[in-house]
Amino acid sequence: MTVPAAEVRGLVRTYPPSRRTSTARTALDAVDLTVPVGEVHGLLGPNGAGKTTLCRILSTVLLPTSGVALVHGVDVARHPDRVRPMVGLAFGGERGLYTRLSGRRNLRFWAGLYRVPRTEAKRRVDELLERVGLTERADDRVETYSLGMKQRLHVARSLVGDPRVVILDEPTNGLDPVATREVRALVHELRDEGRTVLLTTHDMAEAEALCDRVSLLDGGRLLRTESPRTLGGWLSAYERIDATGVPPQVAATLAGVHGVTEVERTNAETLRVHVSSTSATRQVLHLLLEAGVTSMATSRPSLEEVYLHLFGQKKLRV
Ligand SMILES: Nc1ncnc2c1ncn2[C@@H]1O[C@H](COP(=O)(O)OP(=O)(O)OP(=O)(O)O)[C@@H](O)[C@H]1O
Repeated sequence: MTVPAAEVRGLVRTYPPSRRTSTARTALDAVDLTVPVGEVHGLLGPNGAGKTTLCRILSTVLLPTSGVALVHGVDVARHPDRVRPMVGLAFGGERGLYTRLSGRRNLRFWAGLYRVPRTEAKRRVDELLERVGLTERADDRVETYSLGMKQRLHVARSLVGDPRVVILDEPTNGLDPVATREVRALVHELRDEGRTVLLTTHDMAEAEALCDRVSLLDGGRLLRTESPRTLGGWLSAYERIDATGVPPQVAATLAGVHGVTEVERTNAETLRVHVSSTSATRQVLHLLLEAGVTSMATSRPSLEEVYLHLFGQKKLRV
């Protein structure tokens, strides 16, 4: 069997209490995950799910508390020096960029850290600048770059060591549609080159556009790994129907409809019905019309609400 690009078994990471948090936090709770070579794998989850922690462990920035994390079969905790050259990590925003230096100087600096020989570094940095469309602005200070340019520089930085595994933490967060498209095109290129890409996102559309498979994380637990198509199918079936002036007996009938996951009053007049299938939506709308209710609207819940509902026993947040 071929060795996976990333493999995680029973991975636990606990953060001890700090000045910010009075109790210890379990950021990863017995996570198992296998990412085959060449896959674009999405880590999808709400804030605090543990996505960044997993990326940091796989890129040797952070040690696991227990369990095993392997990159191309090499243990990140035992042999970080062997793992490091195989992994390129890109965080979003300004983290990790020297904003008073130019893009070119940033990349040369990183090439030095990766011990790329000088002449090779010059060539590689020029190539990467060209590749991410920054050649013309290469000698300007990074602080003058737009968010999209900084993001592309991050991707370039992650590639300086010619890694087999590229880890991108929220690569398109805060970008406008044009910049988003550029970064996504870069991710496709990385896959076409045979690299493995692990990326984190809050955004299902992003996961669908980029990933071969997606893992849902919540509260440090890996809930499920699926193709984005399967996930998209689940998500599109979820809907909320807000209706005003619903008689109490009709509300009770709605609660009994197969596929209705919750019925709640959001205020004195409005009833919110959560459904998890398109046939349930049709039936609820039909029952409301039959009861003479004319004021109703449907909307999509947030991704977070949906996967809490899909996997967690927690209540939907509205
Ligand atoms: N340095 C730290 N010290 C203490 N707790 C931390 C630290 N870093 C993360 N945590 C906690 O660990 C949990 C997981 O955080 P992590 O940043 O991995 O999640 P995330 O899914 O990447 O979230 P986000 O989407 O907000 O970046 C959270 O409860 C967070 O508060």
